[in-house]
Amino acid sequence: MSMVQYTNLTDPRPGLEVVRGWNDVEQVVLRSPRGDYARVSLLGGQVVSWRNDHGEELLFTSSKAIFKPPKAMRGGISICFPQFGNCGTLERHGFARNRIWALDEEHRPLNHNDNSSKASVDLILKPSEDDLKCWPRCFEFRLRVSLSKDGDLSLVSRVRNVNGKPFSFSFAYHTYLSVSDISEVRIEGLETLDYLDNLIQRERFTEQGDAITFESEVDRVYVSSPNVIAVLDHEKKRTFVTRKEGLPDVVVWNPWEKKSKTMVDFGDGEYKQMLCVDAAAAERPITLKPGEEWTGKLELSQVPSTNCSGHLDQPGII
Ligand SMILES: O=P(O)(O)OC[C@H]1O[C@H](O)[C@H](O)[C@@H](O)[C@@H]1O
Repeated sequence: MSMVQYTNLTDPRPGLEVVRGWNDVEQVVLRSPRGDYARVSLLGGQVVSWRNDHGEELLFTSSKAIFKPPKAMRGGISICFPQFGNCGTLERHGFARNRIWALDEEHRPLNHNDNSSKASVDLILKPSEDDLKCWPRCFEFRLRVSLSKDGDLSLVSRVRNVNGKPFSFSFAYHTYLSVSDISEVRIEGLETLDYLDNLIQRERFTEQGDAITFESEVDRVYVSSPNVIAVLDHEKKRTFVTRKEGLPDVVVWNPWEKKSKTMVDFGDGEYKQMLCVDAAAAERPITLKPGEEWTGKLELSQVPSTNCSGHLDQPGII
């Protein structure tokens, strides 16, 4: 088992591979026995790479990404906490993605079925004095990132109110999937759901009965969505399956050409190669009383598509 528990980066234990990433910040490497790979930066607890056993990168990172806070790196999976988007007083998507996280010394099993054949790393974020000035809540945020022997990537977040008063927060796993061409992609599992359209002052609409396809900018919050959705990439013949727990919403975003041209950290035409599908608690904040803990989980897997329709009905997907 390549479970990782570190107290000190200068004293690395067998099984944990640490590399120096951008700005000299450590990144932890996870590998599966068959060759899948993931890398997690201590900056933001951000998953910055996830590759399958063929060496194909599954997460998008912009060629113009900026690797220096306060700008969050555009790509991978960033942790949006304690605020998702701009609906609050904090910086966009909260401060957690711009903080240096620590390796968690108090690693503890999540449950009795905890799969020890996973490679995993446990990170922790506690508020700094400056954080407490702008968001005066005492929390501990524990993040476990794991790679299963089959290459599935999972992120488990546990936020605890360690004392003081009740507090509320919103949250998202802001997930940049790498796709062949956004026009060739569709999402199954969000049909007939209500969504708030961020492009039209968060007006509420109801999705049609068809899988979602893309032909212009999309920025929507699908509220109270099912826990399993599939992203089908026709050209790459690949399907991503997203499973979530404790996170009611799914945010779907692609800036399309016009908006992406206004983004300094986005390469020309790269909007075609990305699709953000975020498991989120975006609409209704999560409230924790003193001593309470919340858990929010994301599991991502990818499978070759043999037949690009009705994936959610296939055995093994749900
Ligand atoms: O630029 P970022 O902070 O990574 O956010 C990028 C996007 O994230 C979410 O998906 C939001 O719904 C979008 O409105 C936002 O533009």
